Amino acid sequence: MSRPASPGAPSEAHNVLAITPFRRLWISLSLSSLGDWLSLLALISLAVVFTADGPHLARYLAVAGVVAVRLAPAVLLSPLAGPLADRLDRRWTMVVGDVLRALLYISIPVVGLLAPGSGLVWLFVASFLAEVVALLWTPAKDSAVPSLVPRKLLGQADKLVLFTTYGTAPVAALLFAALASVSNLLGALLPGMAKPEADIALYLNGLTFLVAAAVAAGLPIPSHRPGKDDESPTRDSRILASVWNRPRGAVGGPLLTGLTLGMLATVAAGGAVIGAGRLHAEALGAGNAGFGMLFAAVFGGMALGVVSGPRILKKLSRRRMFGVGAALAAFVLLPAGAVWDMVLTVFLVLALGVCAGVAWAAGLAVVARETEEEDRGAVHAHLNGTARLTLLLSAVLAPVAAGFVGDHALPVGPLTYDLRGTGVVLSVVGLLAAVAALVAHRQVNKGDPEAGPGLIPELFAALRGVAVPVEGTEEEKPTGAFIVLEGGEGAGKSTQVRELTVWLRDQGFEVVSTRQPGATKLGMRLRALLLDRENSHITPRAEALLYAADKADHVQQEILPALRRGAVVISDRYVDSTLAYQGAGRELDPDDIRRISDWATQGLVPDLTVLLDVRPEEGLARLGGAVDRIEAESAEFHNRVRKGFLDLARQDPERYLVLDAREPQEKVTREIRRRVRAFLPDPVPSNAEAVTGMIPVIRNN
Ligand SMILES: Nc1ncnc2c1ncn2[C@@H]1O[C@H](COP(=O)(O)OP(=O)(O)OP(=O)(O)O)[C@@H](O)[C@H]1O
Ligand SMILES: Cc1cn([C@H]2C[C@H](O)[C@@H](COP(=O)(O)O)O2)c(=O)[nH]c1=O
Repeated sequence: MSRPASPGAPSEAHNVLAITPFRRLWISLSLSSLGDWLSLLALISLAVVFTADGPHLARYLAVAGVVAVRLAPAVLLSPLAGPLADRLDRRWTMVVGDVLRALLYISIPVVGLLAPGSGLVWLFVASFLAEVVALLWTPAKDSAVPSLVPRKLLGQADKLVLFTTYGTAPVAALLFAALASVSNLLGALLPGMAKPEADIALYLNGLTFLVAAAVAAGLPIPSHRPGKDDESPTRDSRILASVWNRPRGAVGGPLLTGLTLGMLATVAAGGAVIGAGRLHAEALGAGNAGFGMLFAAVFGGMALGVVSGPRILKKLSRRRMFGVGAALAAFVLLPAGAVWDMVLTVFLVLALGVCAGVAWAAGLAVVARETEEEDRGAVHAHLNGTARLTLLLSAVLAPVAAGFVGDHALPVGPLTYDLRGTGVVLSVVGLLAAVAALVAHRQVNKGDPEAGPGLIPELFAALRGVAVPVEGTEEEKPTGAFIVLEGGEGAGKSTQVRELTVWLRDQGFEVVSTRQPGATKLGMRLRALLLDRENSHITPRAEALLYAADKADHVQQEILPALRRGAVVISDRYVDSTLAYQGAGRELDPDDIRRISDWATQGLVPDLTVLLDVRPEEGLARLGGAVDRIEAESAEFHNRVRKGFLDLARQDPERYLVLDAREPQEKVTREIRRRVRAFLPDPVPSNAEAVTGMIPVIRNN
């Protein structure tokens, strides 16, 4: 049932993008990220062109040099740049930085055109200078975000910036591949360009920086440096320090070692493709278009994995998901380096990206779930720093190693196998990364609280979308059906629970109708405590835990025994109420709420959740009598709760039936019956009375 929100998910993004200055900054950052990725592809491609007539090794070293010049300054020099950047005016640092970078990138193709002999040297010098400027620009950007966004939306804003920083990579790669595929046409239209797609990409990059400069000039960014607490966690400084400083705290030990090793393995695999990709694509006869496709496959695959992995494998333990994702990402690089077909290589690299994305999403979920809030920043910084350093080393060393290995024709019986340096390096990196990932898998799975009977059955169960039972034996498996009615105050839940109970009993089923909170002895006391208006002192976290305590008691004592008997359990409210009221309403972290609710309910998820949707003021108006502590909350609170329910339903349309609760009561009842009938034995047996308590159907686990 629990599902972490994907970074920068649209529903989250919506709030923060409503802030006009942030929206403008975000658009300009997106444009310059797109341009930046385009220029990385273009520079690698130009380095190959400028060394085309030189010795074999020179091409490999030139590619490694471009990657080093682009990635190394941020990793190695950021501690020096940070203090200097802090003394400069933020807004003007951004504006001047953008203009300077625009001029530097545009100058690369211009020098290549006017003085071809100096093209390669200037490419290195200009790229290095642009990266140094970026070192001063980045802290200014990092501190611009907190000054444009209220504190409580800062997390969303940072996620969105991060999402765009990497999300633009596949778009840039596809654009580059498209430009490369019409290279001949561009060459005819624009004679004199060294490589038209690369030159155009660099001009485009220059243009995006000029637009970004114009936007930054109009932003209300204060010149002062924000306080330490206001700093965005995306801040880049102290990358190296964060790698060596292993965070202490709850996530230490084998788990942190496993997470670090697994991330290292996935990044090394992806980095090798980025570094060796251009020359490998050329060896496969695909040139720049092929390189663009490989680049798009790595990053597009990652985005796909991050978004879809946790959804498809939602029942799998996040630690298992991390280990399996990292291991598969590394393993597929082995054949990717060995096959001599561009299309197959792109598919294998796409698989690498997807598995790496799944591993990253799972790894971040593990960190979110298993670290204390105060340790989380240090853990993220450590993993992020390790990833950046590994990416740099892998992407730089891969082409150098490929150059030294060289290309060879190996006789295999009557045939010859073309052994290319890039292919050998990709396969070897795949092998080493796979070993690291297997060690990581063992480490992260030590003491996994969500571990089930074993990886293979858990994986199959997760692919079928069912949970593997953690507690209980085969005989104890619930065989009944679990239906929940959810919605805001006065939506008509109790009315519909009554209607459905009577109808199902008429069909001969054993029905247990119940509610949360307050179905057990303890629950009744908790309900009284929670709803008493005198108890205005209850803090949000305590409130969430009290609701969770009610659930733990209720599930253990009433719901599970009834489901094991084969009864239909109909509950007025369940976990989604906690997600909507305490998560959305009280604005507590939804991942925390899911975690405690999952634990309290032993992971029991309803077969069907009917959401009765009504505007809070209409629902509340239906209720007579005095209002309780929760009903008395503000209109904003109830609106957040309603939106929380609707978001949950949108994320899991198969489990949810959303009905307009303003419709006449009889119509709502009919709609619910129609949906419930769909998962009862059809036709309802004529001897239904006799089969009371045995619904063979309904549970799929
Ligand atoms: N579809 C409907 N249209 C109009 N009134 C309705 C509808 N369904 C129920 N009602 C009326 O609204 C009132 C509240 O209904 P009900 O107690 O079922 O809501 P609830 O969602 O269980 O409320 P609570 O938030 O207190 O749990 C009752 O008077 C009921 O008769
Ligand atoms: C289960 C659950 C409930 N609530 C809130 C929602 C309501 O305001 C009350 C329950 O009363 P009602 O009879 O359903 O009106 O408690 C909550 O905040 N969190 C929960 O998990």
